[in-house]
Amino acid sequence: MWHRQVASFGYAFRGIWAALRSESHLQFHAVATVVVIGGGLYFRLSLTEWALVALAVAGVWTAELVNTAIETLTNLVSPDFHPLAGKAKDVAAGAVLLAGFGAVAVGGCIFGPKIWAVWPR
Ligand SMILES: Nc1ncnc2c1ncn2[C@@H]1O[C@H](COP(=O)(O)OP(=O)(O)OP(=O)(O)O)[C@@H](O)[C@H]1O
Repeated sequence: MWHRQVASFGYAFRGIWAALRSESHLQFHAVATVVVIGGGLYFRLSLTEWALVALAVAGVWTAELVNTAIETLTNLVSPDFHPLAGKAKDVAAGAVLLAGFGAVAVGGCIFGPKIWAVWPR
């Protein structure tokens, strides 16, 4: 029982690692995540602000991983051009875009005023 649970975690981390190695978008998100965490520590975010930032970051990573899974599966099932394959990829990319907009909104609301306050004028 526990052995299977641990193995499932292993598969999940292997999937994240495989996507991270092949997808430049995810590598960008990894760098952005480090920058956001650094900014959060610098500006001493409150617990609620950390919670919102964590949700936004997790949302983008989740959307990007699902997008990668759908792209991979689509390439396997439909390597040739097919309108449905294109639709599947476009919809998955739309999910990433929406998650990105949400993250930018959260980041702007939380970090915007803090950066503005220390901006040299
Ligand atoms: N097999 C296909 N059939 C029809 N349209 C496709 C097909 N493959 C890709 N497309 C179209 O080309 C677009 C880009 O596809 P691609 O696989 O290059 O994704 P991508 O978003 O550029 O992925 P990444 O940059 O992460 O590799 C898709 O969103 C879709 O509109």
